[in-house]
Amino acid sequence: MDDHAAVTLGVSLKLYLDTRSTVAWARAVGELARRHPAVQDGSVRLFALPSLPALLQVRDALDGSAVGLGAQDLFWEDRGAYTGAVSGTDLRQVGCSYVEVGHAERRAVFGEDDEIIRKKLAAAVRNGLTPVLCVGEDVREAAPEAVAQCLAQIDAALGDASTVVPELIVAYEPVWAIGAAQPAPAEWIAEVSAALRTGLSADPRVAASTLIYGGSAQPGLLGRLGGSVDGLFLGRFAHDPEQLERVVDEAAAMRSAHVGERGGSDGNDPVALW
Ligand SMILES: O=C[C@H](O)COP(=O)(O)O
Repeated sequence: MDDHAAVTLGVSLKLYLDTRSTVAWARAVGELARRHPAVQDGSVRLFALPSLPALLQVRDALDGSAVGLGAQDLFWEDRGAYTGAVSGTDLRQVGCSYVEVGHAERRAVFGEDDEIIRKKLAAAVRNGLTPVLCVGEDVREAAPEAVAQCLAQIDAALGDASTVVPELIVAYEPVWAIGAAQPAPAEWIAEVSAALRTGLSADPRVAASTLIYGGSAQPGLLGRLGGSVDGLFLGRFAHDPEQLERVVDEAAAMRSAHVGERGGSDGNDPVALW
């Protein structure tokens, strides 16, 4: 099955869980993925981004589960005198397929700007990692302004990309909805996502894109989004594997409903699901 036709669910654990809890979480997620038909047949694509010290243990816990592995950050150079840095080359070597770039917390806490994000995105692509590029407006204002800010962030991150990005996952994360009690309203997500989708599909620097929503995403949200996004980027509300399983179930139901609407297609559609 073409990945682009799947519902995509990513989870970043940020720095919330210690290593022991992270590994226990990964074992539970691996178990749920191994027994979940939608994960096993590829109609739901699930990936996890643990903190770096737990990466290898999480990889082993997820072995054979079809859950993808990734990191929450990388450095823009691959080798050299860069104390404390983590390279995309090494992430790839230890089994990562994904890497997050440009999260609002990296911008706010670590001072990352558009230029740093551009270099990190290039490093991800250079090393065969699928970038999960986070974009989002700082404050809630009118939707056209939010769209403009997000598209500017995408444009800056892609820069003068000399090679086409094979697959870009864009996580639309309004900063005001991160770490909140509730996600952004469904109508808001749909309005902004539609404009982002238009911009991405017209961008020759991107061969294929997947648009997911993040910011207090939780069980119940996917059903309210009516297919306006290709999936979710989850944080706190995926810490409980049972809650995550509810979201996987909802993603599977959406996928089935969509295939049904299309008259029983096998889902091998090269374009985005929605
Ligand atoms: O990386 C994930 C997002 O920032 C969302 O986190 P959150 O669901 O805990 O708000």
